[in-house]
Amino acid sequence: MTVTREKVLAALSRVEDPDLKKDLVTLGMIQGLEVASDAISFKVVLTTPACPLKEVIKNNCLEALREDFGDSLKVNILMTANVTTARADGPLLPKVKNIVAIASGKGGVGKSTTASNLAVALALSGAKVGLIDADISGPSIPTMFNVEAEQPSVRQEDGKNIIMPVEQYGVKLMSIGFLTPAEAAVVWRGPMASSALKQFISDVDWGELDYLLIDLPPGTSDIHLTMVQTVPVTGVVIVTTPQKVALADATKGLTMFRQPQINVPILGVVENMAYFTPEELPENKYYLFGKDGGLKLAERFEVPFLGGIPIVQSIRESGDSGYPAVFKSGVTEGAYRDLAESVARQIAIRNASKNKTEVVQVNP
Ligand SMILES: Nc1ncnc2c1ncn2[C@@H]1O[C@H](COP(=O)(O)OP(=O)(O)OP(=O)(O)O)[C@@H](O)[C@H]1O
Repeated sequence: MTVTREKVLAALSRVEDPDLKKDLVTLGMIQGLEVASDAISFKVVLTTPACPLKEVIKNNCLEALREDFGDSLKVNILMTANVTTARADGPLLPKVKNIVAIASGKGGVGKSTTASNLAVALALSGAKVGLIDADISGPSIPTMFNVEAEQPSVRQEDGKNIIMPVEQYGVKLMSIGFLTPAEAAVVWRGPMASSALKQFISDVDWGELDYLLIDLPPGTSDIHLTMVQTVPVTGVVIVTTPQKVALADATKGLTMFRQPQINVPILGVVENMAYFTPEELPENKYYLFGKDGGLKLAERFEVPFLGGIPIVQSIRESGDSGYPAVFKSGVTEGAYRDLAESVARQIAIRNASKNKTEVVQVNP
């Protein structure tokens, strides 16, 4: 068969994005197509660099082309990505494509540890990532990124102070911990904490980002409401342990975001401390806090289960030493990279299938 542009596109329109359930041509993912008599080249522009289906999609393209043109056609495919967004226009953070909240009901379940490793794993995949530490009264992000001594620089723009985020491991960071002495017991009234979060959103030069993660305080607080009333939130990642008390609190957190007047999509549930595994014997699993609690929570509320992270000593050590566990090879690296893929995938599905993300209007 002679190779023409139309015939190539016809072959590629039989290849579906398995998540978005539409073909690559309709989705506009095939770009830069060059056609010669015995060779073609094109780009497949995925919805996230952390796409877990990259190889599957590439192989399906090659297979469709082979079916129509045989083995002699030389095919050069460049797999690339342009992270999608579904946010409505607004004055704040216009160049940030997705704002993603990381929430838990109970404290100490590993929300900040999960947020840090997720941020780094997304950055390692090639995405532009920022992380706001909105846990104003207990900021732990500076420690987890080994930047406790850093102070963000400030520049003047139109008479206004603009704060430059601290950057570490490819992630832009902002935390109240950069602005107050580490040992100071700062007691924040609700409105003060909320105005600190607003400042992190409006006065920090975040630049262009694919994902801006917001590490929320535990529970349901004023900060949660401030966030959804200030910026359009793509969705929420709920972190819980499999333990009954943690699940009960996670349920409260989840249902808060589900309330009709808030209605922010839940991207899914992460089960942290899902099981203990000795690092030298990773096939042995001990379910210290119960089994599959996070999975069952996800099933009950019909939201995606984003994955389980084991409890291992090196995750705690990595948090304390400020060198995220995702950098360590083995079980932890795999778990966090898989988590980043799941989260990025759910964001892409959300952006393709739901309404635009808007700032929430909550009536007093
Ligand atoms: N998967 C894990 N394996 C081992 N230790 C973990 C794991 N996840 C978290 N930890 C440890 O548990 C403690 C609590 O974690 P973290 O600070 O992330 O919780 P949190 O939910 O953000 O807490 P809070 O918001 O209440 O301050 C930390 O010492 C952290 O190193």
